[in-house]
Formats: sequence, structure tokens, C-alpha cells
Amino acid sequence: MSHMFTGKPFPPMKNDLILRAARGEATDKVPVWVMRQAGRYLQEFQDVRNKHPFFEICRTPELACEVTLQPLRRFNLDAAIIFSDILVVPQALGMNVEMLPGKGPHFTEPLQVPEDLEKLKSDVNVKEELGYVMDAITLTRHKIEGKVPLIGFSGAPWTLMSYMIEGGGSSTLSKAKKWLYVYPDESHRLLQLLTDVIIDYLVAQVQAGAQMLQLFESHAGILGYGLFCKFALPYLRQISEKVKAALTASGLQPVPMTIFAKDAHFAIEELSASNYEVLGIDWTVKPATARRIAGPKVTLQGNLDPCALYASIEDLRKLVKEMIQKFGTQNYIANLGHGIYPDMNPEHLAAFVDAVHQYSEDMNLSTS
Ligand SMILES: Cc1c2[nH]c(c1CCC(=O)O)Cc1[nH]c(c(CCC(=O)O)c1C)Cc1[nH]c(c(CCC(=O)O)c1C)Cc1[nH]c(c(CCC(=O)O)c1C)C2
Repeated sequence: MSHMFTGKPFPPMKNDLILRAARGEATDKVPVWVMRQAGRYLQEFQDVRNKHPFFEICRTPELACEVTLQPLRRFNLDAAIIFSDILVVPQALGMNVEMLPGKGPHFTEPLQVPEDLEKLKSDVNVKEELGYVMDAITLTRHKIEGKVPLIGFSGAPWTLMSYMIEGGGSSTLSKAKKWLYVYPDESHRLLQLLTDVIIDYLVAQVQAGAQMLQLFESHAGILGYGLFCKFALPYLRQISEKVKAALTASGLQPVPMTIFAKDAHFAIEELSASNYEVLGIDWTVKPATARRIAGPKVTLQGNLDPCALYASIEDLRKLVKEMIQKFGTQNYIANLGHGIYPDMNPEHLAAFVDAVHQYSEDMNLSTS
């Protein structure tokens, strides 16, 4: 597999727009990609998915590579994100997770009491347990032929902890939040264990060829400000700092890092001062407010309501124009405010992507 590529240099980059925007360099148009851009709204993904269980796709580098590249064949996206899931980390810790079609993730034995922490592996070797992700990244970095940068990712500690306790999706996360109030010490122990694994995992992804990293703290909002500052933020900070230090120590240039903490409008200030180059913003936040609180240096990413893709193409184009006017064309990466939904018409995604490029290029020309 990717071993046949060992030592072979990656193809030269043809489009580094997103890396430039992430580093705060000038761009002639706004880069755009979409969370969950590889997925069920594409027939070609469904065709692969009908033949293979979800985690088999994640674990088979050729399949993960194929579905990662699928959206690039249809849309003028400025990045690819490696096909995987945030729940491969709990799997690496020894937990059994299944993906139930139409229902989402299901843990057969979620954590119930602090004693269950003893069942988790304590010194995970990510290159062994998650080597298939690194192989998929290396293969994809070659097959993408320098067309666009490849993003690696991980779930953030609190979001992973909440799945490990809830055992699947939940609207209140009350079982996981109960741990924070009743077992704070054990909660910190679990969060630190996850943090250590995530750091190794992200570093290994860059060593394998990932050119940018995104951390998904999808369950940030439900914590509120107090719990977020205690149980999420310190670990997010540790991750950005230690990943950068470890990359530098291993002789690699640190790559831009994005934090997407969904619904964490209350922590924009803290997140902007957490050593991430890019701050993902969900659609509930006013762009001007995000920019005012984040300050001028951080690159913002987002934040069109995913449901705006249901609008007519004419209305969608107006919404994109407004969004870019509000964020401005610099220090900005266009995206949806969360992942794309499975029933979306791919033509509307094409219209979204093209409108971002067209309007931002026009705006840059008219102000230069
Ligand atoms: C980045 C990513 C993720 N999942 C997938 C990707 C692939 C890359 C891409 O974005 O294209 C594939 C990815 N992951 C999944 C699918 C659909 C499953 C299928 O095909 O059967 C796909 C394409 C399954 C999945 N996996 C997960 C859910 C949510 C369940 C819930 O709590 O309600 C679901 C439904 C957990 C998950 N997974 C992920 C997150 C963070 C982003 C977010 O907030 O949406 C989360 C919370 C991240």
C-alpha cells in the first residue's frame, strides 16, 4: 500500500490558497471547503457505502482515499479532508463502536462508572492502532497530485469523552455532563488520556502528509462558559501547543491548525488566544461579532447555515455574497457553519463554492 510510497516526495502544490489564508497571507480569492464534503449526499459515496460498512471504508486506505477525492472531482474546492471519523480514537482506546445506518454511532459498552476507565488502553501506540489513517493520508497526498491541500483531523477531548459515556448521539449529554459534576477528578483523568492520544495522532497525521489540522469540539455549546473553561479549553490549548512543539522537535514545519468548537459563541475570545491559526464559526454567530471579539489576527472559517443550501440558487448566491461582505475577503476561509446534510442537492454545493470564488475575486479587484 502506501509503503510503496515510502520516501517518495509528494507532488508539488498547485493551489495553496487555504494555507495562505490560514497563515494570514494575502489571497486573491477566498478559499472554500465544506465540512462533511465527502459523504452521503453524493451518489458515488453511496455506491461505495452500499458495498462496505462505514468503518471498513475508514480502515481501507484505497477506499478512504477514493471517497476523499470524490468531492474534488465535482466541485472547485480548495481543500480535501481525509475520510475518517472522530470515533476512531475511542476505538484505538479499546472501545467497540459500530455505525448504524441512518442512526449514527453506537458504542456497545459505553463508560458508566469511573472504574470503567481501567478498561481503556493507557499507552496507545497511534501508529499501530490508527496506522490505517496515516496510510490513507499518505496515499491520498500522492493521488491528489497537489491539486489542493489535505486536511487531517481529530475529535477534541470533551466531544470524544461525551460519546464514550453517552454511547451515541444525545441532545442533553446529561450522562456525560454528570461525570463533570460528580467525578471531576476522573473526568480530568479521561480528558488528559484523550489529549495525549490526540496529540500523538495529529503529529503522526502531519508526518504522514496532512497539511492542515482541524479539531472538532462538536459538543462545546452544551457545556456553557463555566464548564467549557474547566473541561474543554485547557485541553484544546495543550493540543495546539504540544502538537506544534512536537512537529518542530521532529524537524517538521508546524501546519496551520483550526479549532471548530460548535456553539461556543461564549468562548470566541478565549479560543482566539489559544494558539490556533483558524477559528471555525457556526452559523448562529454574527460575522462582525466574531471578528470584533477574535481580533484581526485569527483567520475565521464559516459560517453559512447548512440549510441555506436548500434555498434557490439565486437566493443562495445572495446569501454567499452577504456572508463574504461581512467577513471580508482576507483572513477568511468560507465553509458552512456545520456539516452538509445527506439530502443536499450537489448542484447547490457547486453554486455555493463557485459563488464564494466569484464574489470574493470581484470584491478584491474592486478594492485594489
Ligand atoms: C470529519 C468527518 C467526521 N465524520 C466524517 C468525516 C469525514 C470527512 C468529511 O468531512 O468529509 C464522516 C462520516 N461520519 C459519519 C458519516 C455517515 C455515516 C454513514 O455513511 O453511514 C460520515 C460520512 C457518521 C457519524 N459520525 C458522527 C456522527 C454524529 C452522530 C451524532 O452525535 O448525532 C455521525 C452520524 C460523529 C462525528 N464525526 C465527525 C464529527 C465532527 C463533526 C460534526 O460535528 O459533525 C462528529 C460529531 C467528523
